[in-house]
Amino acid sequence: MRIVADENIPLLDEFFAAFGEIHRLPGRAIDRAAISGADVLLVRSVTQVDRALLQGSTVRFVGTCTIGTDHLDLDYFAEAGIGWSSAPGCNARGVIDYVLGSLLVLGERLGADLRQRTYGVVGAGQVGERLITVLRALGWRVLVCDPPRQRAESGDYVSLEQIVEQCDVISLHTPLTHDGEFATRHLLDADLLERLRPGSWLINASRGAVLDTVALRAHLQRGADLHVVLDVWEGEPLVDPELAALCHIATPHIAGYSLDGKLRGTAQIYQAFCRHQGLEPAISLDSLTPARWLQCLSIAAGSDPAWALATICLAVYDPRRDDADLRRSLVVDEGPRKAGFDLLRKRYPMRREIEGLEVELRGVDEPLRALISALGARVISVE
Ligand SMILES: NC(=O)C1=CN([C@@H]2O[C@H](COP(=O)(O)OP(=O)(O)OC[C@H]3O[C@@H](n4cnc5c(N)ncnc54)[C@H](O)[C@@H]3O)[C@@H](O)[C@H]2O)C=CC1
Ligand SMILES: O=C(O)C(=O)[C@H](O)COP(=O)(O)O
Repeated sequence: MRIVADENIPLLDEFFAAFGEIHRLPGRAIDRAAISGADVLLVRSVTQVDRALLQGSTVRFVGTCTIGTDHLDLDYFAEAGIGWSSAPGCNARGVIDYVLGSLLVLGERLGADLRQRTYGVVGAGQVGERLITVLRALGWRVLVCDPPRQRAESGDYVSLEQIVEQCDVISLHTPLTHDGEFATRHLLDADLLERLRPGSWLINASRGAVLDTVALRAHLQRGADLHVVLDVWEGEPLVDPELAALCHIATPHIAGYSLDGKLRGTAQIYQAFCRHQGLEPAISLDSLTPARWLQCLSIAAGSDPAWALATICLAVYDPRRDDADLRRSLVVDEGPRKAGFDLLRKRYPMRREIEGLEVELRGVDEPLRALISALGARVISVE
């Protein structure tokens, strides 16, 4: 069997070598010639996998080690009888850690009390739902907008207009879709941006085009009282340096880039491929995951809750390094700027997740214990 794979997929040999020969390529270099004779194509989000790439090819299975599927032409896969899988939820925790880190940095820079704000989560799927759970467990007020879910189930949902009018912090977690009743391209457009509450915070770690970023740049250039965190960009790998300069935090599409998330992505595609082949999976991720660098933090009785929250979250993930790396990469011409974006992602440093951290609590009171548990860390109580 011939397997063509994005070179940035970890553990390829461990999971796939037994099935055949693996040919690794940069994701953006996967073209018709590269997949000639291939049975299996394993990609990340940067490879457009559509009719133009696949028609007439021998590829029978496409796996994307990502949550998002906007780079896949699923209608064509159905028409051509090509099996496929994404990796739902694989890196959702990384995105939660990214949002928490960003909130803490903004809170510190702007002198805001995070407990006093109203949070609006747009898109309550794998990422959004987990984020809502964490924010509510912290005792913070959260409004949720998810019209597809609202239609399918009864629940406490609000409209996007209500989110815009009532929330101080808005975080976008929808897929990028271009058609249909709930299409998300430019979901937040010029009109809605104008209606944001003064002093709002806006976080986009979904896909760049869920926001109308030309409108956003113009809005910020007019001096809007809006604080923006962008991880994703319209037209990646090209980042608009003027827009980045107007953002509080600007990062190169790495919100979900925990090592754990990437490894889970490969493992999920391995499992899906085994199902496709009618095989029982023989390899488990647990045996392959490397040890942690940060194993355990200890929080003492009497600690200030806000300090404990920031210490735990930012010890695991602090977005300021990614922000600084992206800004340094933007001071060059378009060609090297695009290459720089891809390089930052390819050489992304080791990052783990809050859920993998043990937090030892030494005689702390119940409110502080509850706050730390809300983050999803494993809490160990020591009297
Ligand atoms: N920046 C990064 O590193 C990462 C970005 N992502 C992006 O985040 C997106 C969301 O991820 P998941 O939560 O795992 O996806 P999901 O498919 O589990 O959930 C998406 C939710 O959005 C809702 N939705 C769809 N259209 C909507 C609309 N018009 N308004 C409001 N809600 C709407 C859906 O009903 C669903 O509940 C992915 O599609 C991907 O593009 C995902 C992982 C990492
Ligand atoms: O899973 C998703 O969806 C994401 O956005 C991933 O973080 C994308 O990572 P790459 O596939 O572009 O490495």
